[in-house]
Amino acid sequence: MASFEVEGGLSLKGEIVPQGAKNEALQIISAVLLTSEKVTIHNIPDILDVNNLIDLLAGMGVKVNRIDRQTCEFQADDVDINYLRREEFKTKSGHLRGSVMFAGPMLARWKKAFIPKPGGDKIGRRRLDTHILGFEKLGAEFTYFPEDGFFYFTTEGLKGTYMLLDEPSVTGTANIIMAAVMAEGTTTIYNAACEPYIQQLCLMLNSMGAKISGIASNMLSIQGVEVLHGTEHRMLPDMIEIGSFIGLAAMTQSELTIKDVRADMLGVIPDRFRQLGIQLSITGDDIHIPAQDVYEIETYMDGGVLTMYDHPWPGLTPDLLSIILVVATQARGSLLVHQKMFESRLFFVDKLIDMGARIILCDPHRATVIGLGRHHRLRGISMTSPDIRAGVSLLIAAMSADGKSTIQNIEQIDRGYQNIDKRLNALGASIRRL
Ligand SMILES: CC(=O)N[C@H]1[C@@H](OP(=O)(O)OP(=O)(O)OC[C@H]2O[C@@H](n3ccc(=O)[nH]c3=O)[C@H](O)[C@@H]2O)O[C@H](CO)[C@@H](O)[C@@H]1O
Ligand SMILES: C=C(OP(=O)(O)O)C(=O)O
Repeated sequence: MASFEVEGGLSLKGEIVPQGAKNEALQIISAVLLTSEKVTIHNIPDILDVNNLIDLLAGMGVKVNRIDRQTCEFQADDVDINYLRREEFKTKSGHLRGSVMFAGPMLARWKKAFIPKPGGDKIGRRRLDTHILGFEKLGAEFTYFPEDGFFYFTTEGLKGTYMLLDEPSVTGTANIIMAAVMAEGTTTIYNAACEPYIQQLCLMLNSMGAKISGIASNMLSIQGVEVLHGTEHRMLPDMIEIGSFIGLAAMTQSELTIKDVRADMLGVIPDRFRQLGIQLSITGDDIHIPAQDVYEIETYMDGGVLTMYDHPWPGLTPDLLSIILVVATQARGSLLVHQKMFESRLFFVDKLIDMGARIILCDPHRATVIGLGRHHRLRGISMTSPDIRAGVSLLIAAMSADGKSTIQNIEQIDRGYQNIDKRLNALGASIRRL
């Protein structure tokens, strides 16, 4: 298990370019299975989850030509789908969430699919019902093998239909879209997720010949086509990384410019950080955060304590709540963080409390932060990263703290943040990989 040793109390200065979006990459790379022609993808993040997904495709016989670390050509013209029944696939796919999204393309192209027990963050119950109910509506049948949590789907041919999703699941919506693009007739998906990841997937599929309308809304209409073709696609910058850098700048009193953020695709993210009192200015596609000694959390208009809660897009993504929580610990004022979607994502606050933060964990979903207003600095400690976003939040806390901290289990951070230690050290941080 690798660790980071972090020297706290240093301010950073300079420019940073966000990586390509992890959660978009997992969808887009799964979609290469939908055509036998070549698909070229740009701005791929060089992170564990994505590299593992690419390895799984290579294991199935997809031709993978890595032009450089960010650009890759894929061609799924000779695929061994039985690879997905093998132990090797089951073990490897257990390391990431994205592998569930092979199922939609497989059903569309080969009329059978497998979903192994997926990996990803252990942040609470992560059900797959939306995926499975959607496939059933399209005409697939499944067998579940409880001994290893494996689903096996078959179909005589998917048929377009109307469906109202039981919840706007991000990976579920992506999976159903990919299944429906080559189904017979028209599929309408209501209560669809519409995160930028999904919008990008739909745009890429349309450029391959799919007929999807309603993109960016929660009602998608998909007219099935017989075949999809090759294409080129560029990933958006990772909005969660962008949010993490905004929080990092505020906590460490750093002056940072985050370059090429695609500001039009960030939704409420900049405003949520502004509500924490963080000054940021957006010029074109760059976000500038000045070094700030003090930032003060807003209250509601009637003076009530501000609440930040997650919500499907265009609400605030749950993936930024841990970062928002950590940033609030050094603000002036109070914040209630309400993590509605996941029930195990706030437990990492015990480490922040050990560092000297004032936080009340009200229940598994809610934590109240009483900002220290920089009157007391956090102190460095030794801790373990429980999940990807808590991991980065602890890294930010450690960078702002007095003294040295050690963060174990940084594989969790490497799942989603590309060379984070090197990139932050280039701006003045002191993070050593042990
Ligand atoms: C690889 C990938 O893309 N992972 C993202 C994806 O995971 P993923 O697609 O697995 O998450 P889902 O969108 O399915 O939902 C996550 C959890 O939230 C619950 N839920 C969902 C919708 C809702 O309106 N109410 C609700 O309570 C679900 O029951 C589920 O337990 O979306 C999550 C929610 O944005 C993000 O945290 C993950 O980073
Ligand atoms: C929860 C996350 O990832 P995953 O769904 O891959 O576990 C995340 O990106 O914050």
